[in-house]
Amino acid sequence: MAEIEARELTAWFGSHKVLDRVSLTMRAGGITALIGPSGCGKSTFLRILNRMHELVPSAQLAGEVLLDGQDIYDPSRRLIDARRSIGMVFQKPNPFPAMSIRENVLAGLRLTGTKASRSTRDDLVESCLTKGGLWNEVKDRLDAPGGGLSGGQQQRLCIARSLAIKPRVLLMDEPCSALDPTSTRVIEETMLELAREVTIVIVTHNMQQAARVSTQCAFFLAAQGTPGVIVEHGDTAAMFQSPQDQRTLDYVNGRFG
Ligand SMILES: Nc1ncnc2c1ncn2[C@@H]1O[C@H](COP(=O)(O)OP(=O)(O)OP(=O)(O)O)[C@@H](O)[C@H]1O
Repeated sequence: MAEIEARELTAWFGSHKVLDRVSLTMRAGGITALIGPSGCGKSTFLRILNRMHELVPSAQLAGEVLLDGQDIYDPSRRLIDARRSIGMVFQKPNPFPAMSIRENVLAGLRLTGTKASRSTRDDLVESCLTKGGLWNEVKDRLDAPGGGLSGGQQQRLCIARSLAIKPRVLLMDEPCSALDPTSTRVIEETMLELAREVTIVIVTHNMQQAARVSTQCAFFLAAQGTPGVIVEHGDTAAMFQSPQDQRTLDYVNGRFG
């Protein structure tokens, strides 16, 4: 479990500045929800936290991201180390459809070149699927293809896959937006369990979800024609019950966005 801290992050796509000097500390062992209207830079911010922003050819960045005090963008640090420590789950479940459930969970080991014995791999498959809240549903069909699972099960498989390389931080970009309410509830329960051992940062448009699962919230906003900034951040209960800024109050009560 690690603290992750964004310091003065400014991001561009070409000449379009989309974030302006955004700073936020995401506490170890907590669940931080990033909320705000569409287009204010939440996903960009999240992707900066594990060096995915730089995959876009026109993307530029200024500022620092500290993982337990160490800048993941420091030139002496390898990209693979950042990706290994900071996992990501996307909006649309993206298991390898033809690969078995077992192989999906183990896929990250291959990518990172980690060697493990058969029994270690079996233990890892069971523990990751258990943590992902999927073990009981799939334990008798681990060799069936990942693509044969329901959408909610696929998303939990993706969570299990990201856990297999033992990340210290898990980033989740609207992980439930493609799921039904029951699957959403199961994923939320899974997140609350996972927060005991991994720091979670989640982008969500669902205010009830932010209120249910997060320990702290950051409210992003981009006024017309200006880059995104954090208007307010703090403990979730305070953000929902007594925010300091009128815009936060209006947003969390569904009055805009
Ligand atoms: N690959 C890209 N190339 C160019 N511009 C981009 C790219 N990705 C995002 N943007 C722009 O950056 C700004 C912030 O987008 P971002 O997706 O981070 O916002 P968001 O708050 O996550 O939105 P949403 O809630 O709709 O997902 C937007 O103006 C968007 O058009």
